[in-house]
Amino acid sequence: MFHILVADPISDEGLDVLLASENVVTKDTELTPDELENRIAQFDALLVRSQTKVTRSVIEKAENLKIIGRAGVGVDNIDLEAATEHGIIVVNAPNGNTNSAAEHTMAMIMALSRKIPQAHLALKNQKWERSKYVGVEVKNKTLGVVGLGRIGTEVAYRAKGQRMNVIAYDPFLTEEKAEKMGIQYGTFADVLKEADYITVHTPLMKETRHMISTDAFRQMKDGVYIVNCARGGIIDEDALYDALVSGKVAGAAIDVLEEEPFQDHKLLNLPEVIATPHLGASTVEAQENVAIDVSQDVLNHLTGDLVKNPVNMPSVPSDVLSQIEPYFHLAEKLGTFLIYLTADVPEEVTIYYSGELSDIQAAPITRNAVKGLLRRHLGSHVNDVNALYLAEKKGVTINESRTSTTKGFTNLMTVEVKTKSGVRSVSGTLLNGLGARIVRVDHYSVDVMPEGHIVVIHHQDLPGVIGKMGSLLAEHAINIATMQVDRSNIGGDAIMILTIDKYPEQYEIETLKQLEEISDVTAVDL
Ligand SMILES: NC(=O)C1=CN([C@@H]2O[C@H](COP(=O)(O)OP(=O)(O)OC[C@H]3O[C@@H](n4cnc5c(N)ncnc54)[C@H](O)[C@@H]3O)[C@@H](O)[C@H]2O)C=CC1
Ligand SMILES: O=C(O)C(=O)COP(=O)(O)O
Repeated sequence: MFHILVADPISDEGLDVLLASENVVTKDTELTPDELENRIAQFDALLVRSQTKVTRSVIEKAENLKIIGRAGVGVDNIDLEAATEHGIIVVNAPNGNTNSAAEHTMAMIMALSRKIPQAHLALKNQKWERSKYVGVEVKNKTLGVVGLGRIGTEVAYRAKGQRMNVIAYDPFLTEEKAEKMGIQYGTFADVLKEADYITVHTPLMKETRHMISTDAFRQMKDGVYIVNCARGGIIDEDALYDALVSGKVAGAAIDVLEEEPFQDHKLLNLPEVIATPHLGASTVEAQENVAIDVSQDVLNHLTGDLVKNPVNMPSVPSDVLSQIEPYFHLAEKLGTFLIYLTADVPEEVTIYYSGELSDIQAAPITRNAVKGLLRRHLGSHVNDVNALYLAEKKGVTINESRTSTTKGFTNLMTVEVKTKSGVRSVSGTLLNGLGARIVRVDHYSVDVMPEGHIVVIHHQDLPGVIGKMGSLLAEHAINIATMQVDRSNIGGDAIMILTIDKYPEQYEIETLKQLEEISDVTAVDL
């Protein structure tokens, strides 16, 4: 049973998904920032829309939080870096409101062109002013779309239906794709220069903040119309205000502003500005869609399944996942095993993928290996979400390498750690029907199940060592379950790997080290 806080109004259909699996769902959509900070520690999951600000200070107090679900697209209200750092996965619901946001954009374009809100308001105030509200047609006008993602694309298709010409700019748009869509491909400058209407549909990020600036307005046609149903901040509001007052911009339709909620903003006092209070996604259909999608992902994560729409972690297609998931456990165990053997600070970690592993999408497997490595010293808060981030913060370089050589195994994964005192490595494989095995420790060949209590002993290959070791362990009532030995050469360095029934005490390890043939003993708990 998990405790889930719903901090913004989210459709009941989504909450039903959460309640069906007997979670405790607390709906409190009126929390102040301080109240949210004070209460967040008791929750496993937090569900929000755009209103609640999930700041670093909220995340720092969220001791039990495992997931933040955004019932919608934009995650600019969530401190993603802080979430990643604390191992909290962030998921969104990117598809459910596309249609509603596109329809709202078209409604804004039409309302702007025909001055519908202004005429409506006048009429409500008993003013019949037909000549004041003469509009313009959109037919044969050019719509410039900045950001041709899910919503931008839907807007482009709808605009074509209104007989508009469409020119679009998006870093991922190719000329071929534009041609296929029946729209014009342009640079950002082309869009600014050629459009009669400009609508923005990018996320709000460092690169897009104020991308519609004073300079951008200067490049536009006189009498251009501006639409923002994406995010406040993409358009520089002061620059827009000046461009409206000067007449450069004929009108603007705004669903979003930098500071929300907005009620008293200088832009709203201009008659050429029409506005809605962030309603792009506010339809019954969109809210049902996003609530169900995000709730399902929250449940997936809480119950140990992979999520569909992670924001702070790459998503893995299901066909790839079924191929790589069996290696997650092995990778984590190899990482953990190796860190026990590594006395110094790891500087560089390389994971070698061989055989059938050489051409798979290995990043999620790597994350599991790094998680295993870091957990021993950083604790259980290291997880798939923050493993790579924490490694980077600790100055550990992570590399992946691929080779088709497998030394006889169909699949082989080697985790290698470089420290100032040298290189240590461990290799593992998944044996068909038999499960995971550690098959190599440094240059020694072994066959060990990566489970339970293991003792790794480096010793000299001399007669009687194994017997002495067995007797010493027996004196401490430690039962040996399995034993593996390998050596460099006859009489040379050798390794003994024991799996035992209880984790040895430190003094028991020290007793083993007393034997002169033994150079090192490490107890490993997998
Ligand atoms: N007003 C509302 O209620 C709603 C607002 N939104 C907002 O609409 C925006 C778009 O959402 P989606 O289409 O779902 O996102 P998306 O991720 O599908 O599309 C965003 C597009 O912007 C492009 N892009 C990124 N940087 C760019 C740049 N510098 N110049 C041009 N294009 C750039 C990306 O390549 C991508 O194709 C987001 O900001 C989202 O938060 C979404 C739903 C409802
Ligand atoms: O999905 C988005 O990005 C939106 O802006 C919708 O916001 P909302 O969920 O309506 O607060």
